[in-house]
Amino acid sequence: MSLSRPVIEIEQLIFAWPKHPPVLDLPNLSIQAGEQVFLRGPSGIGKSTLLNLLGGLITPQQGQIRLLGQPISTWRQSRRDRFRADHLGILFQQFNLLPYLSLLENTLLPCQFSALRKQRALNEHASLAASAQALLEPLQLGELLHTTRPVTTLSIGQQQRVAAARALIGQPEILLADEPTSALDADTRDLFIELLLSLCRLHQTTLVFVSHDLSLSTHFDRVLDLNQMNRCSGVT
Ligand SMILES: Nc1ncnc2c1ncn2[C@@H]1O[C@H](COP(=O)(O)OP(=O)(O)OP(=O)(O)O)[C@@H](O)[C@H]1O
Repeated sequence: MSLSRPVIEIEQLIFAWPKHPPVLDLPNLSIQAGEQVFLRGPSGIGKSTLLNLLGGLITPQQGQIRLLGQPISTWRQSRRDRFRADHLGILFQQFNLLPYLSLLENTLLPCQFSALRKQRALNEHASLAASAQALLEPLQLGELLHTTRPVTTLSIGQQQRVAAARALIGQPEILLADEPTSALDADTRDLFIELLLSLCRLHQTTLVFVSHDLSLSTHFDRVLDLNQMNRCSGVT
């Protein structure tokens, strides 16, 4: 994948939550394949809203979002859901691990919803378990691969890394991360960031990472300040 190919494109986007004035008014923005972008801005400026738009969970009233060259913001919901399952990894502050599934089953969940991701996982490895292992080992969870312990009994840092492995299984082209380190202590957080960024680099995954913690921004290729980009006055 070439670094000069735009993977995320925004054109003259305006978004308002129902019955509210616009919260986002953004000019053109282009993020290239493999870029690692840190998205900052004060509370309430619209960082999570923008990630929801990029994830196709909501659509703008004006303008367009293209992911991998596809005009996803013009599509109906079912087509956006399909695209998200195939091409996006989503990693949020709440890990959203399923307590009744094992660590391995949680990691492989996206392969249940996307034949494309399952196929990609199997293209690289002899089995889905081996594909999960290839992510869990660098995330320092290899020893727990076959654990039958409920995932909710793992430490917060371990659960966060399971959520990262689940987001990256089957090589989605784009990873959207919203405050994924906020529940981690400083040492665990730094280790997590290093592992996440190196896995994204390895697979040329385009990363948009939202955090309040500006000290993390130095790890990234580009820092976007939503307070400067957003033509709405912002905090409502
Ligand atoms: N589902 C919703 N319905 C109505 N308004 C919403 C909804 N979600 C967010 N908002 C509003 O949109 C604005 C932007 O919120 P958003 O969560 O995107 O900001 P943020 O920059 O991520 O904030 P924080 O850093 O505190 O998480 C806020 O005024 C918020 O109250």
